[in-house]
Amino acid sequence: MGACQKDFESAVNQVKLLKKDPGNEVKLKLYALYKQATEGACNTPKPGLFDLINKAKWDAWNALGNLPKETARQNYVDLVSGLRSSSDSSSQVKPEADKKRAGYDTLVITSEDCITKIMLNRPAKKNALTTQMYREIMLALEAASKDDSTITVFTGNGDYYSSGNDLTNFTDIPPGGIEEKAKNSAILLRDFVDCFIDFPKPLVAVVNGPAVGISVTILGLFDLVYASDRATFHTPFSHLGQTPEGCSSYTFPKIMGPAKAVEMLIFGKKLTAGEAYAQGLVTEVFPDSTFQKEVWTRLKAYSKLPQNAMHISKQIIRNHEKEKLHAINAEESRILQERWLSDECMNAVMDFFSRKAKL
Ligand SMILES: CCCCC/C=C/C(=O)SCCNC(=O)CCNC(=O)[C@H](O)C(C)(C)COP(=O)(O)OP(=O)(O)OC[C@H]1O[C@@H](n2cnc3c(N)ncnc32)[C@H](O)[C@@H]1OP(=O)(O)O
Repeated sequence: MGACQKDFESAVNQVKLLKKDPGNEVKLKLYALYKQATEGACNTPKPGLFDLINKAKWDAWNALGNLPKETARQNYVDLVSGLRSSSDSSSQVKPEADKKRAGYDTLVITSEDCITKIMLNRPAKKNALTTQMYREIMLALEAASKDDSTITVFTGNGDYYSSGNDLTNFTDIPPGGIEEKAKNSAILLRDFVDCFIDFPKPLVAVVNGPAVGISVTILGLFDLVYASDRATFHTPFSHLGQTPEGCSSYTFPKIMGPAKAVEMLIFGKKLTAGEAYAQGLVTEVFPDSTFQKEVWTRLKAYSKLPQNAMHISKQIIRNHEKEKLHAINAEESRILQERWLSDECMNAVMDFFSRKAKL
């Protein structure tokens, strides 16, 4: 069976995460297959003799002749899968003694007491989510879904849980321009949120401090949300010229009722932990001074419950609306792709950077 568009898009994202540089020859192959899969046979004029890099790329693409798009897509997926397994097997020699998982630059992942903890680890930037971080989180969730833990926990290192999307993501524009950037970001967003929708085990957020943007919206897809009384919950989408994501356009009205969801998602009302608890977004609030101790004692007890029963219960609860959530995620991502190209959004991002520049 040929690779579907989703396999292809996921392979495109995986390439950026390869731990080892695959070398120029393989990179040219990847480039050529990508172009063939997305645009078909080479259709651009041959670059000049001295434009060495672009000529090598053109030659690689042109050499694929009339290879059908679907075959190119499949070959791309196969090539990436081969690259991934060789880079995985080269990292298997690492000693297992340390429970901290290697291979993540932006996360700290540990497993203890049948709990896998995924900690966002950019405290100096308030755990703002970079493109690399979204990708590492997806990989971490995939690994956690298959490891022998019973529950998976998300938390933040430092004084913030997360300040949401790293606004510098908007400044890294690819050769295809802002349209390509918006398209890639929408694919990344959809894939990222899909991982939360499909995650098979109980997923717990330990919200250690303020949470902004997407780190708030995806809470609607978690099974438990424990918050320190220092935490706040803020979704300033209109201020940023943006619209809700993480399925919050559906989960928030369902959790807190339409009136309260509108206050957050359209008017950007920031909630205290107590307010978020009163509105059903948070399961329980703890005093900051005893937060870690109380939460981890509770989670350790939960993690000893029979694993299969917990996982099957989660599936029953989630399966009722999985399809709906995927459709909502796709729609929210599509709408955001347009918003990111709007003057409102671009001006808001520029405002953030000019405010920083004035400090
Ligand atoms: C591809 C998928 C896209 C999904 C769509 C997602 C949408 C969202 O998540 S929308 C929400 C986006 N987030 C924000 O708008 C927050 C922006 N940040 C702030 O407003 C503030 O930084 C703060 C309120 C979070 C914290 O303020 P403060 O306590 O005054 O701390 P600093 O501003 O000095 O922050 C320290 C350091 O961290 C940098 N930083 C913090 N958050 C972000 C961010 N979201 N993006 C980029 N950079 C961030 C901040 O600039 C400071 O950096 P330095 O000046 O270099 O120290």
